[in-house]
Amino acid sequence: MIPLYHDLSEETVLVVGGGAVGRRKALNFVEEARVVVVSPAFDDRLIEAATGNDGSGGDDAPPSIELVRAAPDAESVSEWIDRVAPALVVASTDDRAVNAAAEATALDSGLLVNRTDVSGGRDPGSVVVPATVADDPVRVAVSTGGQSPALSKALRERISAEIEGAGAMAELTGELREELSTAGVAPEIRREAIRQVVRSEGVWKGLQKGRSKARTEANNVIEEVVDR
Ligand SMILES: C[C@@]1(CC(=O)O)C2=NC(=C\c3[nH]c(c(CCC(=O)O)c3CC(=O)O)Cc3[nH]c(c(CC(=O)O)c3CCC(=O)O)/C=C3\N/C(=C\2)[C@@H](CCC(=O)O)[C@]3(C)CC(=O)O)/[C@H]1CCC(=O)O
Ligand SMILES: NC(=O)c1ccc[n+]([C@@H]2O[C@H](COP(=O)([O-])OP(=O)(O)OC[C@H]3O[C@@H](n4cnc5c(N)ncnc54)[C@H](O)[C@@H]3O)[C@@H](O)[C@H]2O)c1
Repeated sequence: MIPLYHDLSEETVLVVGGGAVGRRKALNFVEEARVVVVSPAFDDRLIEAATGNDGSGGDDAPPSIELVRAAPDAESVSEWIDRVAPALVVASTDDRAVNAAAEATALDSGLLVNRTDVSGGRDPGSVVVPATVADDPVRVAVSTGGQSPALSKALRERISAEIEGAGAMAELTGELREELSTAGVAPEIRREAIRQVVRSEGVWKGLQKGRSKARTEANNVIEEVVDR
């Protein structure tokens, strides 16, 4: 399986099944997308997360979680998919037949689907949700190819410490490459300079002390490469 990153802003995610797993998926996707959860019963923490967030806040409202109390069977789950018009369907009920029907309908309609009750080989469009750790705009995704989700989670926790400060480093070097490009520095020198900056202990340490300290350190690294 090859990881791909998907922009779900402005999109809707339909979660069928509002138990512990449906709650985890809903809270993950609501960071970016509007989420609709269809289920006869809901996990308490999902109800908490959806409260005061009814999705009717107008165009500027942040993404929201909407809970819809219903128990579609394998035949009628397609009606929900048609009605909600999602980009991604999460099949997270404890009823295998309903999950399978949600998957089949989604794939027939050209939508993405995440089956939470199976691992292993999949049809294209049937996606796995990885464990992710973020220091925005940096995001690391971990999958074990479905073999060991618990290991994905444990690795995520380890990587979390490893990428501390990476978001600020991404922003700083994003600016630097723009500046070097505008200043007309030749592409191969520019690339070498940026490669050195992201590997510089001094810049990483500088980022902990603040933006201007990091910039000074980065400028020293860049000067050395440009003057070489
Ligand atoms: C990473 C994470 C993302 C997320 O879900 O958000 C995720 N599972 C997480 C946790 C977790 N899941 C399970 C446990 C209990 C321990 C264990 O059984 O290992 C724990 C750990 C815990 O809860 O502590 C049980 C489990 N999971 C799946 C099945 C079905 C099966 O294997 O057939 C069963 C057995 C159910 C049963 O037996 O009843 C299936 C999938 N779970 C996946 C992702 C996909 C593969 C990812 C990969 O390739 O590694 C895949 C294939 C589909 C999918 O859901 O996309 C999230 C970490 C969140 C975090 O980062 O904190
Ligand atoms: N992917 C993962 O990480 C992971 C982890 C644990 C379990 N699982 C699997 O995911 C599934 C869900 O696990 P869970 O712990 O959330 O179970 P759960 O029993 O807590 O939740 C299942 C939810 O589905 C709802 N539901 C039942 N029938 C429905 C229907 N016809 N339509 C809509 N909703 C319906 C229930 O009301 C309940 O809210 C199980 O099949 C389990 O094997 C996956």
